[in-house]
Amino acid sequence: MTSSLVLVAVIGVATYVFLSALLRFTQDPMEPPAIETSVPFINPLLGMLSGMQSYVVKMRDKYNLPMYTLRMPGQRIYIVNSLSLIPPLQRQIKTIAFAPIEAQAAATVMGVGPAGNAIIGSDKMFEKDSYLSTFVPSTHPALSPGPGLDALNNAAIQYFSKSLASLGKNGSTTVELFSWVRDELFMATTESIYGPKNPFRDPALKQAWYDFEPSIMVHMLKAWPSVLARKSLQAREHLLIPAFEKYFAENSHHQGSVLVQCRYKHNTGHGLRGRDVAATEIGQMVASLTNSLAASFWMVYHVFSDPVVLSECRAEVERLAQVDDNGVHTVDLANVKSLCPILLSTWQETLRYVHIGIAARVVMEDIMFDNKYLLKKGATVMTVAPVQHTDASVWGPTANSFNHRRFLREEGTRRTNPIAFRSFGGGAVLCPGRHFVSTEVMSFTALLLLLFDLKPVSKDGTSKWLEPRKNLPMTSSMPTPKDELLIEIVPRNEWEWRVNFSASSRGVNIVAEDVA
Ligand code: HEM
Repeated sequence: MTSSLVLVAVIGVATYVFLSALLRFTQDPMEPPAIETSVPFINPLLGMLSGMQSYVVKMRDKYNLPMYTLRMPGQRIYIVNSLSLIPPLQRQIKTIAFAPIEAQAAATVMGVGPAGNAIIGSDKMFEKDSYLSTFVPSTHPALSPGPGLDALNNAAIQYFSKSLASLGKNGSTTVELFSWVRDELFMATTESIYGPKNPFRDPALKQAWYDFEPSIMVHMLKAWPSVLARKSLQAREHLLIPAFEKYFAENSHHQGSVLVQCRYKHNTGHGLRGRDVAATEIGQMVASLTNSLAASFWMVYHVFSDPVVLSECRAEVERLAQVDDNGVHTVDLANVKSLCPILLSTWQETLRYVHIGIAARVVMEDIMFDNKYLLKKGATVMTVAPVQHTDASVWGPTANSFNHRRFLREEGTRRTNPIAFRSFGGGAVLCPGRHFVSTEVMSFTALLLLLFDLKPVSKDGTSKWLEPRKNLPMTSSMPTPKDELLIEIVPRNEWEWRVNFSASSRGVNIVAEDVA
């Protein structure tokens, strides 16, 4: 027994000495300092596995470094804490790059085949006319302020308007809040993008999406998806991609939004064909749905669960409504963009407070970053939104609490550094869908505020809002709720409503780049 213990101790010490030496010889003193090295490689790994977002916030508070290295087996991750390092990071688009991650996602998550991957992941991906460099600009006619964006938002709002009107006709309805909000947003978003031939009108296909989505990370890491993500893989290969193939083969996109038409033109213009065009839609669905569905749930939760937020937001949207002589109420939801500052601030605060997004980039060659840090080829650089979103030096002592008025421009208050709001990324990788989703979610919330009261249904009959715990997936910027929330949706009155969305060609000023 004693000799076994001695053997274990010797192995332990030898391993420790080996790992320490390995770290010492492979970590250049010019790199951002390596932290958590008391058991090299293992401590950071365990920390990351315990919950990456909370771990990096803890590391920020413990070491207070602008940037540091986490060394893990086979992995070097540089974490950026300091806001001042974000602009230079965003400028290094070729040396600290996003494109290789997108190319990998096309092959692994979307299931694009070899011919398509040769185009998307080509050696020329950084050239200015490559598939990846031109993808986001190709969607500007649909997602930047203008008629294409107005039409997209109008279609989503008309979906909500019909769906909520028919819900109101049934009197009170009890729903599980996340499932219900998720379905409303899912259908409104896919209807607005794909038009009258939206393949997701088939409930089996919608279910296929929900079967596919939870295993995105398994696909991305190529972690044996045929075994570990079997259901997800089958949903993608046998239902989702074939449905999109049929949609494009039947030219259904001609009746869809400018967005789906831009995407089709971009794909085919770069030489993608048939199944590969269909597979890229999987990536677009991930981008446009995963964060939006969860974000809209948290928005509804934060607006309705706090009586002060509820009454202030409701008062604002009620001011948008007009009543004619016949008692018909009309609301133009285009006005949520400019006439509802508290609702907008609540949306921004929801995104700040709840966001768990990780922006990852690949170091393409050894470089000196910001004239200070050596970054090694092959390493990953990460900014993790909760680090910047809970930075007390930016947001003040209330950084960790929800303040729906935080983003209001009030006289006498200091303007926060807009770079600190990471919810839609920034620089070259700025979310092009931010105007669409912001108008969509604010309009949905505004309609709910006008039409319904939301009352929690608890088993003990107390009708108290309880904040659900959060699942923190690594592939989404917004957590999903871990706990179910039963809610009674109660119509506020029997008024007849007309819901309009007038063309304004305006966006929502939400990130630094919009207000600059
Ligand atoms: C609340 C909802 C959303 C959130 C929180 C969100 C957040 C983000 C973030 C943080 C990024 C940057 C990722 C990075 O830096 O690695 C991003 C990129 C992107 N988002 Fe969104 N997004 C949302 C909705 C949408 C919608 C509705 C669309 C499309 C209609 C969309 C399309 C995209 C695309 C295509 C990119 C990649 C941009 C590029 O390659 O340069 N997103 N989004």
